[in-house]
Amino acid sequence: MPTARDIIESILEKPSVFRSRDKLYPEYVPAYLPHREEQLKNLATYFRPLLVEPGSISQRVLLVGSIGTGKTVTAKRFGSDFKQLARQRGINLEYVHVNCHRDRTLYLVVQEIARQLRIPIPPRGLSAQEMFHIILKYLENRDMYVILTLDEFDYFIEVAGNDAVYFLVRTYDEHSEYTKRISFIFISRSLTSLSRLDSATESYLVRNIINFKPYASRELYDILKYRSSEAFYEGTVGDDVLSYIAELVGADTGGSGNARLALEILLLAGQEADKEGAPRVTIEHVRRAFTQTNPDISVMVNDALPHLPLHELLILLAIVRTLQRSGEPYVRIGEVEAEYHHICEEYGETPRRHTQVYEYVMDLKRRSIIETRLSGKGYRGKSTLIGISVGPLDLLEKRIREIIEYKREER
Ligand SMILES: Nc1ncnc2c1ncn2[C@@H]1O[C@H](COP(=O)(O)OP(=O)(O)OP(=O)(O)O)[C@@H](O)[C@H]1O
Repeated sequence: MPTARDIIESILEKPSVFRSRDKLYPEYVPAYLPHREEQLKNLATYFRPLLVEPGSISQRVLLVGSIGTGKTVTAKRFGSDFKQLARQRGINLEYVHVNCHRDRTLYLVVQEIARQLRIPIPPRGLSAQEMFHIILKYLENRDMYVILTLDEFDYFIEVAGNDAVYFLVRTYDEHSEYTKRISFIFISRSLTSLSRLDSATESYLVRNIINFKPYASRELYDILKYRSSEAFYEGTVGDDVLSYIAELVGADTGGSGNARLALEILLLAGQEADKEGAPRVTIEHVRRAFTQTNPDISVMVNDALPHLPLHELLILLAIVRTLQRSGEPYVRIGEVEAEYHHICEEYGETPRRHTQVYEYVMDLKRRSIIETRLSGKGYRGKSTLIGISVGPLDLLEKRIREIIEYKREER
C-alpha cells in the first residue's frame, strides 16, 4: 500500500502542461495588453499634464465597459508603468488601486488609500473627511502625487452616496490651498449607475470617458495566444484549442466577449489535461472546462433530451460520435448524416430524409444543444459545421443512448 508521502510525491512529480499557471490568474497583470492599445494611449494623453506640469490639474477619467473587458488590468498596467516613467522624470508619483466592491464607504476607501500609501493614521476617533485631509497634507509635505483608481465605482455610488463622491472628487475646488496632487480613474460597468448622482457631480465625472468594448473572437484569440505562451509549456496548447475558446466567448460569435471567462476556460482545460496526465490540451478538455464555467447549460441540455423525438436523438448521437472521432471542435453536416445512417442501421430504424435531418439539426440549435456555423477558412466548399460545447461527450453519449433505449421500449 502506498504511504501518504508516496501519494503526495506522485502528484508533485506528475508532469504538467503548465509552466506557470498563475499567469492565467485574474490578479496577474501582464506587460502586454493586446487590443487595449487605444485605451492605454488615451490614458497616457489624459494624464500627460501630470508629468509636464505636476500639480496643475486633478485629472479624472472614467473607464466604462462590461464584465471582463480589461478595465481593471488596463488601469493597473497603466498605473504601474506611469509611476515608473514619472519617477524617471524625478516626480514622486504613486499608484493606488481601491476596489469599491470591498471598500464601499468613504471611511473604508480613505483608510485603504492611507494603508497603500503607508501613511500613519491615528487608530480611532477621526472622521473619513479628517483622515482625507491628513493624506492631503502628507502628500504636500513629501511632494508626492497619486493616481487613485476607484474600481467597481458603482458600489461606492450606491452605498456611500452623492455627498461622499462629491467630497472625494471636489476637494480641490473647495480647498484652493492644496496643490492638486490626486488624480482619479473611475471604473464602472455602465453609465447608468452614475445617474444616481446629482447632475453637477455626474457631469464632472463623465467628461473624459474611455470605452471598453466586449472582445471579438479574433481579439480573444490574440489575448489567449499571448497568455498561454506565458502559462503553458510549448506545444501543449494548439491554435485549434485557442480559437475554439475564442469562438465560444467572442462577442461576435454569440458569446459575452469576457476575457476573464476565456482565460478561466483555458486554465480549467489545462487542469483537465493534467488530471488525465495528457500531454496536450484537447478540444474535449475545453468542452469539460466550458461546462464547469456554465453549469446551467448542461442542466438545460440534460432537461431537454427526454423531450426530443427519437430521430432527433439519433442525429444528436451521430453528432456526438462524429465529434469524438474527429477530435475537432466542429464537424460537417455531411459526416454527421453518414454516421446517422450507420446508427439507424444499428438500431434497425429507417433513416429520415435529408430535409428532415436538416430540420432536426436546426431544432437542436434552437434549443442551444449544439452550435452551427458555416464553414470558412480551413474547409473546402461551403457546408454547415456542427459543434457541441458542453462536455464530457462520453457522458452525453451515454445519456442520449439511455433515452433512445427508453423511447424505443416505450413504442
Ligand atoms: N487585452 C488583454 N490582454 C491580456 N489579458 C487581458 C486583456 N483584457 C483582459 N485581460 C484579462 O482578463 C481578465 C479580466 O480582465 P479585467 O479584470 O481587467 O476586466 P474588467 O473589465 O475589469 O472586468 P469587471 O468589470 O468584471 O471587473 C483578467 O485576467 C485580465 O488580465
